[in-house]
Amino acid sequence: MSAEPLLVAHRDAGVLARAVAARLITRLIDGQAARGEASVVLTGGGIGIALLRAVRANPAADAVDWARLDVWWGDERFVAADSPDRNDRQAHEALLDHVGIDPKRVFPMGHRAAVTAGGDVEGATAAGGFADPESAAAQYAAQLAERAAPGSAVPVFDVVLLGLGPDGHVASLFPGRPGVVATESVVAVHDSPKPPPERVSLTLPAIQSAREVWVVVAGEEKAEAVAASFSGAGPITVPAAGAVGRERTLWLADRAAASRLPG
Ligand SMILES: O=C1O[C@H](COP(=O)(O)O)[C@@H](O)[C@H](O)[C@H]1O
Repeated sequence: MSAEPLLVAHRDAGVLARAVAARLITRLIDGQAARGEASVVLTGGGIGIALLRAVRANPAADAVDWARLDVWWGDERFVAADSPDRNDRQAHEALLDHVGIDPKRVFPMGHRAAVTAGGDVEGATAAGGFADPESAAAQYAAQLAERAAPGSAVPVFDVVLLGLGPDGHVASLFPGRPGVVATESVVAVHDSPKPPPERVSLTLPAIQSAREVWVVVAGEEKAEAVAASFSGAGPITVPAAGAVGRERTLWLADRAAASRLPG
């Protein structure tokens, strides 16, 4: 497992988003130089989408070969494909629709299938929808396994980006819920404390297979959760404490979010 997490604090959320964007661009360029391709796991949430907008606005984004990038998600809201709540839809609007991504290398988590007037679920094949988050989670696990090395459940991601909830959740892994102790790569989530209630999420073992894990966090309302993550608490009570990368774990925060850390 990785060395101790390193926290870098920036002046405010705007500077944070631009700094993480610059860091991500460099990381993807370096991954492509070393291995011919790169992979990133995206997060939803306020700062997670703001940083994608900042990537788009950064002139150095042209140095990334977007066609040689695999794009995955750490979690998704299990709602209709066209819902504004979808993390993938927000990421497309912020960045993916504006760079030369290869659509075959973009791997969104499954969405809720449309229900016909007669109550039947449709679209499971044509539109890629699912009747329940369990089916979407199983399909995502299979997609990950397909792109993984033999014997591994998930590919070795270059970077997993995560947001942080005020309760210490990362992806859709909430304190004390079954997802935080799951050993498979992807789980279905019901009764999420944060709406919408149904979700799909990577698990901690899947997140921990990444070369680098970056927890990106802004705002005073997250300060307790940041402090709890560094307090020595375990991932069942503070899921973010289990978000560590193989080579590096970075906490990229604004000063408000870092304000309750001792020292
Ligand atoms: O619902 C979610 O929330 C978290 C945190 O979002 P934020 O707006 O409080 O930063 C996010 O990381 C996750 O991807 C998303 O599904």
